[in-house]
Amino acid sequence: TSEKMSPYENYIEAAPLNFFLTKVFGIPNHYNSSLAVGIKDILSASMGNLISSAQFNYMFDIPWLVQQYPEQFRSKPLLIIHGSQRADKTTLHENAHRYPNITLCQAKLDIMYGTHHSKMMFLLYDNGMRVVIHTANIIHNDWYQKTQGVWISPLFPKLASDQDLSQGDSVTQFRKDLLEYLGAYGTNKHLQEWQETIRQHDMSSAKVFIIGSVPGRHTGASKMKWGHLKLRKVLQEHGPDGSTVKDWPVIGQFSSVGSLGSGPENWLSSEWLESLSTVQANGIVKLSKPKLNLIFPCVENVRRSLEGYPAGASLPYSIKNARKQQYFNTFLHQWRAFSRGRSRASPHIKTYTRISPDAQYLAWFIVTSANLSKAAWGAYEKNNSQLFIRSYEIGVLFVPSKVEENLKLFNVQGVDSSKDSMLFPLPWDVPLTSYTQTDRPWLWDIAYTDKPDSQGNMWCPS
Ligand SMILES: O=C(O)CCC(=O)Nc1ccc(C(=O)O)c(C(=O)O)c1
Repeated sequence: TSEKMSPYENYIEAAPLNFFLTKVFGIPNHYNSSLAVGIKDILSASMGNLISSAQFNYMFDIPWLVQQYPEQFRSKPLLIIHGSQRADKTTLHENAHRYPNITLCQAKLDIMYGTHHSKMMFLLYDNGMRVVIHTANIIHNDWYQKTQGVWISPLFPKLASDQDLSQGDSVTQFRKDLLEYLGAYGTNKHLQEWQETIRQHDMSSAKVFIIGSVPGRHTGASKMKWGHLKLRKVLQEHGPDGSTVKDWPVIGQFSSVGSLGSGPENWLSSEWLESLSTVQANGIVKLSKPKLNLIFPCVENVRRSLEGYPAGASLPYSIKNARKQQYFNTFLHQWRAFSRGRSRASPHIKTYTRISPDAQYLAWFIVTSANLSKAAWGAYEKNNSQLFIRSYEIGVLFVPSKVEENLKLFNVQGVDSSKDSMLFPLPWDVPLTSYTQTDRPWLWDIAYTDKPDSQGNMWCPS
């Protein structure tokens, strides 16, 4: 019998790119009814009859997480993959202890300052499975009044037992790359069971590339597998051609900034921008490096936000890093998302794209856990022979030709007359809005006491 698609299923299939923002409380409902999901929607029974799930993340409120599952799923096996160590790990175990169905798996973090930043869900149903890759921590605040990104896979059907398991991958090698990412966690019985489950599902309908980061000093064949060099490799093979995107700017939008070096030529405008401006390696045409535009909230964006200054607790840009890299400010633009009703929903989403000068077209688009830091994207070492990454990250890359065979570009605003482009739901407004002369980037560890925030409070970090 052809299973009647529940309204939600229609909803997912109706979004050809499967790219959603999280619902925001306190904005007109119109902006939460299309292309917006809450965690309860993702875990709802209308998505499938859950058998077991896995949650990869950085921060967990376990009792809150259990409450987000429908009551009938709250005792299903749940694997939590985290990077907590020492006291944080003890706290996590104390909070998980009373749930016999919850197993904890600690991702190895042998490199200093590395974090398990990846945010991903595996949802196994009785009729298939879904993969969800997103940007929100598993805590109430991350799903309440922030702008967060969520990619929800189509329902991946189980392969028939007689089908050979080499079937079932997509034009973007989604399953192969996902298994390779999981392999980097090393030997954990529960994760290995999930790898086997993934091998048993047909993921040929996945239209996105995986862009992952795993801690390590990656050399040789592994050098292009992770971080910004994975992006470079994918764009070399499947990216736009140089003539189309000549002089198209690159845009980076993120919720935190690492230590980028004393000048743009240390990392930002050299290896990192070079990867993001990679084009199909057909022509030998040496392209000039494109303009880089960055989006990071200014103090006023945070002060006026729905949460007020406390939104800045999730924007951990430190004065220590900021004062070493004043040049960074010259790239900055404000957080504005009027088109999605989210100008006051502080961004925790991270997105990267290449956009036409008239802001009409996108050549590609990434939503990821990766902030603007070497820890996340990796930095060359030893004369560019290895890529040093500190953290686990995961994101998805949308490339027009992989979404639809002859599609060359995504279009951004209004209706595009030419048939060969598809509307992409940008999370933020174009054209970008510069900082004013008095605007400063939000720094989370200094006080703001001259103007109260939307809640009438000042910000006095200890
Ligand atoms: O790492 C750096 O270079 C600076 C410090 C930093 O960024 N820390 C951090 C930790 C957790 C999360 C998270 O929410 O998972 C985020 C985020 O996503 O903004 C950021």
